[in-house]
Amino acid sequence: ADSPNERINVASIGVGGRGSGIGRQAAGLGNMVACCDVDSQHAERFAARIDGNCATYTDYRKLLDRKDIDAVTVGTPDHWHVKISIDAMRAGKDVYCEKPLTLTIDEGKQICRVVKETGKVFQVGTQQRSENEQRFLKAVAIARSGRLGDKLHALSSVGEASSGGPFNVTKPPTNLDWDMWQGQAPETGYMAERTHHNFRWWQEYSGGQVTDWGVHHTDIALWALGLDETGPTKISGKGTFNKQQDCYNVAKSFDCMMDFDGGHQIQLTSGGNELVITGDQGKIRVNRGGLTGKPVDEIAASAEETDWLNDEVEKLYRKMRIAGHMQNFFDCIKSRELPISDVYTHHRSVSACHLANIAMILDRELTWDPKKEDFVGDAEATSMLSREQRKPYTVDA
Ligand SMILES: NC(=O)C1=CN([C@@H]2O[C@H](COP(=O)(O)OP(=O)(O)OC[C@H]3O[C@@H](n4cnc5c(N)ncnc54)[C@H](OP(=O)(O)O)[C@@H]3O)[C@@H](O)[C@H]2O)C=CC1
Ligand SMILES: O=C1CO[C@H](CO)[C@@H](O)[C@@H]1O
Repeated sequence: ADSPNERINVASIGVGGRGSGIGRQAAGLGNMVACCDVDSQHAERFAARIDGNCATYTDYRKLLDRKDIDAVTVGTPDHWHVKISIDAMRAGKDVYCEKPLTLTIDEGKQICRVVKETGKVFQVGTQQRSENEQRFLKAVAIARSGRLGDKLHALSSVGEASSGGPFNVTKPPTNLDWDMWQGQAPETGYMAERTHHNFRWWQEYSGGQVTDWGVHHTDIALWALGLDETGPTKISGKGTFNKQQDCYNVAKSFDCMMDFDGGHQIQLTSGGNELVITGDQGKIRVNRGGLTGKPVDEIAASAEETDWLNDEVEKLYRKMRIAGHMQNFFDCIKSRELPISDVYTHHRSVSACHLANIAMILDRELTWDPKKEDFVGDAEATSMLSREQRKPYTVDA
């Protein structure tokens, strides 16, 4: 391990649930010198658990002004990911940002441009690419080998979203900067149920389970099917939405189908939590708890095939050391390589989830041109590639 003097200086922005988890991982690999949260109590709680001097901020722009910070983690709600990440890269920092990276498809195009423009190292927090005993990497390798068949169907299944409301507007707590919390989102009265983990049940800040958990399995599905640099051509789906005022309003249950050139399909549905990949030659099932299926058993029974699978995993990980998702970020900061969950493939993964939401909201089949990254002949759908953003929190790139 590097000595404190050789370690880079890191800072964490958004230190609630997951943000404090990735912040602590980063603190184990670098010198954690600052943190920021619009809820000052969250920032103080995080800083108190760090050895040494971790300064606290409630405005991330002040933290980014510091020249001694080399890299940041971003664990805010989704509607802040792109703005903070772009500002951080332009301030010269490498970035590890949580998934789902974007709120809209246009934000994805913007952040890809800025990663290219600045040459910064950018890791997205889709840790299934690195962790869980490489089960997902093995599933990807098996699917990509052709062993399951040529035309594959991936069922990306995640839990339903929470329902609740109507909720009441109250006074924001004094430890919270509510204006900053809302950022680009439409201004509204404070409701405790919009904050502290629950942002993910509101379309204003998130795509619900479709993007929150959906992007984890859909990311692996696209990789497994060799579609991680493209997108579907047809998208259709049904979702149940609560349209009442002041209620959680993301799709509670959903079932969407995405068709790709070449005959592959990805189905994104609410139900259990697993990715099932099926072809005419076989079927495998993977989630964080296991990788199962006849092809998996056959490989495990053969030393030669087991070696083959381990080699394929190494190649998929581009021969980088596999030692955790945050470690991969730190390794890439040194080597300047593309991290394993790079911005370009993640943009495609989260775009697929956004497309599923748009098809459900419009309640019709959509035709998508994955090269142009636009709908074909559908101005209403095209208008949903971006959102109006509240000033001064607009994303400019
Ligand atoms: N990869 C993974 O396994 C996981 C990833 N995630 C991702 O992490 C992100 C955070 O989720 P989660 O931890 O559940 O949410 P939390 O609400 O627990 O944490 C978000 C924190 O960010 C704060 N915040 C909001 N806006 C800003 C801002 N502009 N600047 C600084 N801080 C801000 C929030 O304040 P307040 O508390 O007042 O809302 C809160 O403290 C999400 O994008 C989620 O998808 C989450 C879980 C696991
Ligand atoms: O992996 C995950 C675990 O669950 C969280 C929801 O509570 C998700 O946000 C997250 O991506």
